[in-house]
Amino acid sequence: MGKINIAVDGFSSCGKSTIAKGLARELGYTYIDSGAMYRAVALFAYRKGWITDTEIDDAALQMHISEIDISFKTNSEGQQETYLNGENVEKEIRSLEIGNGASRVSALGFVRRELVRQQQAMGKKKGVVMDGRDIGTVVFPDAEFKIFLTASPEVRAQRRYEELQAKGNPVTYEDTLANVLERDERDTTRIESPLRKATDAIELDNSHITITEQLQWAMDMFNKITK
Ligand SMILES: Nc1ncnc2c1ncn2[C@@H]1O[C@H](COP(=O)(O)OP(=O)(O)OP(=O)(O)O)[C@@H](O)[C@H]1O
Ligand SMILES: Nc1ccn([C@@H]2O[C@H](COP(=O)(O)O)[C@@H](O)[C@H]2O)c(=O)n1
Repeated sequence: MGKINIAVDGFSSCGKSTIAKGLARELGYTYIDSGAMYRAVALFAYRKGWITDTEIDDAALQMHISEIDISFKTNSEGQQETYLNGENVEKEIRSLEIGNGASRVSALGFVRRELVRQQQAMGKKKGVVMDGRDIGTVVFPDAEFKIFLTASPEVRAQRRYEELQAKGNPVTYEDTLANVLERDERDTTRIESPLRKATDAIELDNSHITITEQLQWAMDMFNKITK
C-alpha cells in the first residue's frame, strides 16, 4: 500500500498533536495541526478588534478572510511553527485566550469552509497526518486510518496546565480546566461540523498510558491497517 492519510480527532488537550507528530516522524509523513489554523484566524480577528468577550464581528471577518495567509515552517529544532501572513505566531496562538477564540471562530461556517478547503488541498497527495476535530468526518472522510482520542477532562487540564507552566505561561489549574470544558462544550454542540467520532475511527482513551505507549499503539494499528 502507498502512502495514506491519517486523521486524529478528539477533545481539547487530549494529546492529538503528540500522537500525530509521533506518527508523522516514524512514517516520514507530513504533520498538519489544523487547530493552529483556527487559532491563527482567531489571532487575526483579535488583533483587528473583531472579537470581544461577548461578540464576534463575523461580517468584518468574512469580508477580510482572504487576507489571512496561514503557513507552517519547521524550525532549526525540527519543530513545526505556525505563520500568519509571514509572521511567526507559534507562541502567541498557544494561550488559553486564543484557544478560546479559536473555538468561537471555528463555529462560523465561512471560516470552516475556507480552512477545510485548504486542509483538503494539503492532503491531496497523501502522506499527511492531520489532527483536529473534524478530520475523520469532514476533511478526510476517506482516510484509511482514523484515531479518536479521549482522556478525562481533569487529566487533560493537568497536562495542559503543566505544559503552559513549563513554557512560563502563568495560568491556574482551575482556569485551564474551565477552558478545556468550555471548548469541549462548544466544539461538540456547534451546528457546523461538531466534534464527533467518525463511525470508522478507532478510539483510544490515553488517560492512563504514556506518550510512548500511545505511539506504539498507533504504530501497531497503522501496521495492521496497511499490511
Ligand atoms: N499519554 C500522555 N501522557 C502524558 N502526557 C501526555 C500524553 N499525551 C500527551 N501528553 C501531553 O499533554 C499535553 C497536551 O497534548 P497535545 O498538545 O498533544 O494535545 P492536543 O490534543 O493536540 O491539544 P489541543 O486540543 O490544544 O490541540 C502536552 O503537554 C503533551 O505532552
Ligand atoms: N479541525 C479543527 C481543529 C480545531 N478546531 C477548533 O479550534 C480550537 C483550537 O484547536 P486546538 O486543536 O489547537 O485545540 C478547538 O477548540 C476547536 O474549536 C476545529 O473546530 N476544528
